[in-house]
Order: sequence, then structure tokens, then C-alpha cells
Amino acid sequence: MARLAECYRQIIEIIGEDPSREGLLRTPARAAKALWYATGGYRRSLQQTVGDAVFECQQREMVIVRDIEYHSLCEHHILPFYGHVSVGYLPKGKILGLSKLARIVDLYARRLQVQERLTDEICKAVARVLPTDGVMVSITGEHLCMKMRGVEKQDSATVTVATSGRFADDPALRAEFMASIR
Ligand SMILES: Nc1nc2c(ncn2[C@@H]2O[C@H](COP(=O)(O)OP(=O)(O)OP(=O)(O)O)[C@@H](O)[C@H]2O)c(=O)[nH]1
Ligand SMILES: [Zn+2]
Repeated sequence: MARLAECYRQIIEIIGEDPSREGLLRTPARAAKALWYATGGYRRSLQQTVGDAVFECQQREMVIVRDIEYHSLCEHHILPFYGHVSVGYLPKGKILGLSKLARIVDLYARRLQVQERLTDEICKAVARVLPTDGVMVSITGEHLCMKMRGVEKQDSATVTVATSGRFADDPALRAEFMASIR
């Protein structure tokens, strides 16, 4: 944390500000803490995230948690991107504690990411922590690197999808998932 704060102190200096100015005195420490938090996904495992919250259940119909908000950092510019994740799966004898789906989202969002990989990692993680007949994930994202700099498009949104198991080759299942999250 001290090293990170020192890096931020230097950044403040390099951009032409005075790190000893009263308003900026504690900024390096605050910014370090904020970045540490926003990248906390590197310092937790999937197992720690899910714990023991896998339960027996014979329900086989699709389970969906939709509109889980996330904040991530684009790996190209280290600027935020954010939006909503919807996760669905087909249970096969076991179900996952609902909050754990949201915790899995945070586990992979709080890293340097591209939206496509975030989508894929969430999909694979759900399939890893419980038996399923398939997992589907859809993410919407607004990227500050496309809004506040660069191409400066304020209204574009990115949608990404990942599937596994029966979702990969059953258009009706995909359609059911997409209809439920709309
Ligand atoms: N596929 C994908 N691209 C992303 C994501 N986040 C940012 N990018 C893109 O990463 C690309 C990096 O392109 P470069 O040409 O190397 O960088 P740049 O000169 O800053 O590009 P501009 O943003 O076009 O100014 C840009 O097109 C960004 O829009 C993401 O989650 N997924
Ligand atoms: Zn970017």
C-alpha cells in the first residue's frame, strides 16, 4: 500500500500538480486504497468466494440472477467500465447460494479486464463450482475509455455473452434466457 501511494504521489507530480498542496496531501493514500479495493479480485480465490453455499436440490429448470451491477477496470487504459451482469444456469442436483453468483461477478470484475474475458471467466467459474447442464452469462458495459477520452462516444453500450453446456447449442434455451433478462 505504501508503494502504491508513492506511485500515486509521483503521478500527481508528473501531471503538473503539487502533491504537498493541502487538498492533495492524503490523496496518494486514498487512491492507493481505492485501487487496492477495485483490484481485490486478485487476492481471493473462487473457493473462498463460494464457501459452502452449494445445496442439494432436484430443481432442473433454469435459475437466473439478472442485473447484478459491477464495476471493473479496462486493462488497456485502467479506466472504469461498468454495467450489469445476468447469470443463468441449469441445475443438475445442486444449486448455488444466490448471493454467491453476485460475489463471483465481483471476484472477476475487480481486476484489470476486458469485458469479453470477464464474461467468459464468470461463466467458467459457475460451471466449476457446481454441476450444471449449462451456464449462460450476458454483460452490458459502458466504458469510460470510450466516453471521456479516445473516440468519445457517450451512448454506446457493449453487450457480451458466454455460454457452456446445453446453452451452447440450444437456440431455444438461449432465447428463454434472453427473454428472462430483458
Ligand atoms: N474488446 C475489448 N476492447 C476494449 C475493452 N476495453 C477497452 N477496449 C479497447 O481497447 C482498444 C485499445 O486500442 P489501442 O489502439 O491500442 O489504444 P488507443 O489508442 O487508446 O485506442 P482508442 O481507444 O481508439 O483511442 C480500444 O479499441 C478500446 O476501445 C474491452 O473490454 N473489450
Ligand atoms: Zn479502455
